[in-house]
Amino acid sequence: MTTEKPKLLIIEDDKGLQSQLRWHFDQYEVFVAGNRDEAITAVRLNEPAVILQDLGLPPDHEGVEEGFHCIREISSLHPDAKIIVMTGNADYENAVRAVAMGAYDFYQKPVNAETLDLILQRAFHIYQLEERHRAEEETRQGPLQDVIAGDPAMLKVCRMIEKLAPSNVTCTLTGESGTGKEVLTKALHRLSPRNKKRLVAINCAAVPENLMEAELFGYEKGAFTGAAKRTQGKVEMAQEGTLFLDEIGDMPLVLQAKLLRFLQERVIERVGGREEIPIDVRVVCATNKNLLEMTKEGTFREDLYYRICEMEIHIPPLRERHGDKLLLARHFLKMYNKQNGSNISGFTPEAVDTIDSYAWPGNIREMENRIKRSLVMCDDKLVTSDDLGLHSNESTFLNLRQVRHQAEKSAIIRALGMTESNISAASKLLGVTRPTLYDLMKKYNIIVN
Ligand SMILES: Nc1ncnc2c1ncn2[C@@H]1O[C@H](COP(=O)(O)OP(=O)(O)OP(=O)(O)O)[C@@H](O)[C@H]1O
Repeated sequence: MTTEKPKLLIIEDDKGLQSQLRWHFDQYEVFVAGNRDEAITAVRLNEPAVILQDLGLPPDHEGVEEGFHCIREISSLHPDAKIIVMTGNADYENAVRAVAMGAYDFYQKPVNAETLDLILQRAFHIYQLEERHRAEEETRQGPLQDVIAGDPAMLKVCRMIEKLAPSNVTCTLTGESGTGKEVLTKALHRLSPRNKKRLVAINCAAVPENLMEAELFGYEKGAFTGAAKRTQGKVEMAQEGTLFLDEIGDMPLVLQAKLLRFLQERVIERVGGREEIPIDVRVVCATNKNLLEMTKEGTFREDLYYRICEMEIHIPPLRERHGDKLLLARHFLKMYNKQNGSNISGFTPEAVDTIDSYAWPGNIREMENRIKRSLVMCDDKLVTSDDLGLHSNESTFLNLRQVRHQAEKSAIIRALGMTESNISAASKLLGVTRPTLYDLMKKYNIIVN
């Protein structure tokens, strides 16, 4: 096993000091540069964790400008590196300037080996901690990388998806149109052991009722006029993978019975066929309808409801995801900048206000479309409300009672999100009693699992 030594770059033009330092720091893999150009090349090639840099670099031995220039370049090239600046004895002012510019620490000459050792050890330690944190962040985001979320309630949804992924539990994602049900289903499939097989989706609202059975279960040759050859249905195509039944609330009642049979017995029969085909799929459903209401109205089978909602995950609408609006806006801005080759740097303060207060009835789909369009409309470096097709007055609430209700409801949802729906903890956070919180939850129709 090889143990790599941590990398240290020394930027120092004094040859004597160079070799002294190189010799002293033999526990590190040391690179040496005598000027800015050599330093930049060494940073590019070796990505050192820690850099020990003299501020007086040639050709400006006596000054500090070349040294500052070097710090700026390294900071943008390798922002994670810890730069320790070496300055002259009484040059406290420039040392502080260097730190303000992005250096991690400073050290005043003449060199005292013990002190310098300690400063370097600490810098390497911090670098390693940060590196570990970055690696953890990357793996934590892993397959949920396409799902942008910062809001506590949404983070909870993401954690649930991660927990459910390895199991075979049938899940139903509920939420308004455009909240990300499909995106989360894809993440669930990607995280599951079935990810080598297909995720097959069927939109139950888009298939005409008379074709639904054939679409789901397939058909044999000659089963009906036009059935020229045996054809697999979506269920069979998803064999060993995941079957995504989108808009399940729109499934006709007759088909609901057939779907229930399949979910209970895990076999299908193609239309016009007699053979029972065993099926192994994980089923995920999505709907923007209230299925429980529908069972009461008799438009959705109660037995099917309980079968598909072994786990129900509610995706909150964008207007309730505090903090996510700007996070998503910036994400789409970056994404479409890249796609269009444009370089719009952000939003005007007034556009930020509008994004934050607008109710986003079309949720994330609407946000994506508006940002995409704004990049085409934008004449400047910053996107305005006009570019987004929104006017500030559209987004402001008009009466005080409404503002108060909205704020109160948001605070409660936020507190519940932050406390994982623990009523005692949430009421403490909000500074109200438990019964008051229950009353408010009832008033605003906030339900927790
Ligand atoms: N958390 C998210 N991060 C990034 N993009 C998202 C997120 N949620 C949704 N989107 C994007 O928003 C759009 C709508 O998402 P999606 O189709 O998953 O919504 P939906 O709830 O399934 O909508 P519908 O009910 O209308 O089918 C997609 O383009 C998707 O990529």
